[in-house]
Amino acid sequence: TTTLAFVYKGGVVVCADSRATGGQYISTQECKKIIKINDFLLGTMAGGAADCMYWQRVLSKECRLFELRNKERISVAAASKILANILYSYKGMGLSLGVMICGWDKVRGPQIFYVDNDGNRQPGKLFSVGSGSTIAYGVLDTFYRHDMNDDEAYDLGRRSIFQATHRDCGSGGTVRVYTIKFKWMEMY
Ligand SMILES: CC1=C(C(=O)N[C@H](C)C(=O)N[C@@H](Cc2c[nH]c3ccccc23)C(=O)N[C@@H](Cc2ccccc2)C(=O)[C@H](C)CO)Cc2ccccc21
Repeated sequence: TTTLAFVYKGGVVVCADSRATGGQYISTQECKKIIKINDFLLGTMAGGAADCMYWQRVLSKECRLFELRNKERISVAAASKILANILYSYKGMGLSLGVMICGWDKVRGPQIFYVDNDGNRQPGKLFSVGSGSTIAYGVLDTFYRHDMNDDEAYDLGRRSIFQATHRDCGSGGTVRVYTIKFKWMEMY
């Protein structure tokens, strides 16, 4: 898997490949590794597919409960903290997830948090997670600029995943590109 997300002046770009593997077997080339947690939050998935899909669905439910109880949208920081706390409570029990919670809130605007099965939770402007992340970083670190325009940002994300699908046997299929602009997101 290769997933990436970065903040730039126009918002957040989130990209991923679509390959799932079982050992050396390619089990599918069409899976979705970027999911909508709600209309303002995206989650990326790397690691155990079932772990990623199950716990991000639990997170989506918790975010909705937060909205109903507090009558306001959950912040990116709080949503990522819920997931980090859940994963920490299972530390050492064999979960395998490396995810990014990406979104936009009124507190700090566009944000990305990296969360993993060790209970790590790290805010950042740019991350790549998965077996192809070293290749994606090679492209991202070379060409990333905060003041890119939208098309440059989408092309950078797309090209970073593409190069990873070319060289990493754990990555392949199609390149999916999402963007979060202001308070809403669209599949670009
Ligand atoms: C056939 C299939 C899936 C499948 O093959 N699942 C296997 C068991 C799986 O979990 N594969 C992992 C790799 C893996 C196998 N066993 C593990 C035990 C522990 C940790 C990881 C693994 C994977 O592809 N993960 C993707 C991430 C992913 C894939 C699909 C959905 C969500 C996340 C990824 O990270 C790279 C391709 C591998 O480095 C997942 C899926 C989702 C939707 C539709 C079909 C499928």
